[in-house]
Amino acid sequence: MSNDASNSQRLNQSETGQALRTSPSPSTSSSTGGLYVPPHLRNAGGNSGASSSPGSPGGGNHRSPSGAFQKGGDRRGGRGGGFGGNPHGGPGAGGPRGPRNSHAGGPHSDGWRAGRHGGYGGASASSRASPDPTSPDGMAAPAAGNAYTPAPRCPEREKALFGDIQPSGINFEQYKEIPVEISGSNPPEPIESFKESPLHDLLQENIILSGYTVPTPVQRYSIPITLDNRDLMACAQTGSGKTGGFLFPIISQLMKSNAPRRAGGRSRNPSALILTPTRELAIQIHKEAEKFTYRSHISSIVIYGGGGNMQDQMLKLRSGADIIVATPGRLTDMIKRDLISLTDIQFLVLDEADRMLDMGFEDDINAIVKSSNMPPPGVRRTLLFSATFPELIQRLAQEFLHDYIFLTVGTIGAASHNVDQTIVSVSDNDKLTFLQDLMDNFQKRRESEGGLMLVFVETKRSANLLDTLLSKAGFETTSIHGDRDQSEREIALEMFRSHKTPFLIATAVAARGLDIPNVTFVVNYDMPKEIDEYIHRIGRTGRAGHRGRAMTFFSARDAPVAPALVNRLQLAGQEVPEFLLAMTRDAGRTHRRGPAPVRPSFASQDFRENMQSSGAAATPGAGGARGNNRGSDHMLMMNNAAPTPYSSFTSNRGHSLPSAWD
Ligand SMILES: Nc1ncnc2c1ncn2[C@@H]1O[C@H](COP(=O)(O)OP(=O)(O)OP(=O)(O)O)[C@@H](O)[C@H]1O
Repeated sequence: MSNDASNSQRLNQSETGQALRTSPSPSTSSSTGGLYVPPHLRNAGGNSGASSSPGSPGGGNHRSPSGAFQKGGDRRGGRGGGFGGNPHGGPGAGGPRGPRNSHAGGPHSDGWRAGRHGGYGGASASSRASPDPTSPDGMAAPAAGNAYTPAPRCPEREKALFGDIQPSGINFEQYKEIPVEISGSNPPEPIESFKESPLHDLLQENIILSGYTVPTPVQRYSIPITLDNRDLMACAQTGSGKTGGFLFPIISQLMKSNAPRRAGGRSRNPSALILTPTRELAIQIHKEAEKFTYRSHISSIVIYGGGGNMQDQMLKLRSGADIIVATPGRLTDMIKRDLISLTDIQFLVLDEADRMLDMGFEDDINAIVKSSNMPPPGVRRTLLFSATFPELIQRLAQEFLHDYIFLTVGTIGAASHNVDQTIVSVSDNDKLTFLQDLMDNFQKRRESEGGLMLVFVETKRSANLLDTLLSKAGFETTSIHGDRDQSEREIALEMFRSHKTPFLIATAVAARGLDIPNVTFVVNYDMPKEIDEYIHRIGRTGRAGHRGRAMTFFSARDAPVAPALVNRLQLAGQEVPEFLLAMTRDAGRTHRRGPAPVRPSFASQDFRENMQSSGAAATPGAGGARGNNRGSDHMLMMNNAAPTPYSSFTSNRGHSLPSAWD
């Protein structure tokens, strides 16, 4: 059985599921199967309710799909290589690590690191300097462990960093019902609360200032895993706190270990490198890092391409930083110019990891991670995070990881349960008028309810065109896409974020990671060609326990992605419109006569399990050779329950696992 099939079976047949699935809103349960009626046909033939609200388009004739499935290809090509020439030598198969569960200070027991910094958390008080006047916060001097003298509080800076705190949504509590699965050897216990966790005291203070009271599920697990010096591949739904999931343990470790950098004597070598696919996401993560490092000696800088910020970034790099958040292209450039050395990297994070390992970034990522002087897997910690992890990408990731834990919160690649999804059949000719109707309605409701609307299109040209047409029609819109220069992109985002222009037209640059409070409605003016892109786009709403709505205009051209979309709607317990089911059936019939449709590259689990059950090595020459698969355990646990060995669930797998989506 394919992964897709087993997944939907797992969800459909679940008897013990939690009540997390939100029933479709009245607006999503159109008895007309989600068909769109253009304005000029409305009110004809008694079809009075058509499109009276954004969520309730109705009426119209069924349009039959056209177009055959496209054939996909294996994008791997000549990968491989390894770490030859790396000054740090090979990773060693299962080399020594610090003791398990030694969270407080988490001694990094490989000799490579110990020789440089005297080990984590072990620096003597005498090696620490007093507050550094060059720090924006005034620098604090860490002593061993948590004994730390933070810089004094600064009301202005606090306001700038924490002034915009958004309360979490009413569904935040439900995150803890989401089932968590872990595979990999000896996973540590999850933390129950921030307070009782081994996170550094100052970080905990900053977490409180950020308004976080309890860790989200991905944070509960990722924090101890990272503090335990393990590599991690973590998959959790959009908007569920993955950023904190990697930032917290890294910052905590650096607070405990890194000596403050002194004026004039700063190292150019960062300790943590966080790579992201877009500049806006890099900026956002950097701002989060600034928040959580407040009053500490830990500094972060952001490096990204475009615009005239090169000089500024070079200057900052020369002053040194502990954490670098970067987009791959500009970072590669900086490395080539010898402005940065990765020799001391302790933590490498690929946020939106599946995108980072995808074709577009392949060369840059390889250049950074493999060809530079970065410590190899097993020496550095590598953390991969995303809401989607296709199996092919899991395989590619092997060469970056060492003996890693695979963590799944919910179902890999599933949409956030906080998003109500509606799919409407709209022909290309009718899209604009339909969108204007939606925006009209949204505008009216905004006066009482507030909210922002994000509209995704496929091309930069469409984004420009739509932005122009809609603003001519009187809507306050702005746009973000790759043809706008960086300052325009940042201004557009700020205008949207501050509600000055409540409508943002965007291409894929805004699809991943962006956390903009109060985005209540996402519209896919064009259905993306890849289903994972769909999951990320609609994930710009329904974040941190808030509810959100997403509507997708689906035309005959989108037929190839219909089966995958049906699968994801079913996974999330959403209504599947009849026209979409018909398209999927048609696709099946076409398939029997013609070429095979592209299977969505869906992984429902840690791919190492598939390999184990088929008796194959995880990855020839890479993870397998490094002994990545040492006695893999598999745990399935409700987020608030004690770990249970996976084997006791084996007979149920794919049938009655409790699921948040049921
Ligand atoms: N423990 C917490 N308590 C309350 N709010 C939180 C907590 N952790 C994160 N948040 C908030 O949740 C929102 C989403 O977090 P984040 O951006 O890290 O999600 P994500 O999982 O990385 O999403 P995406 O998949 O889109 O990248 C943010 O506004 C963040 O401030």
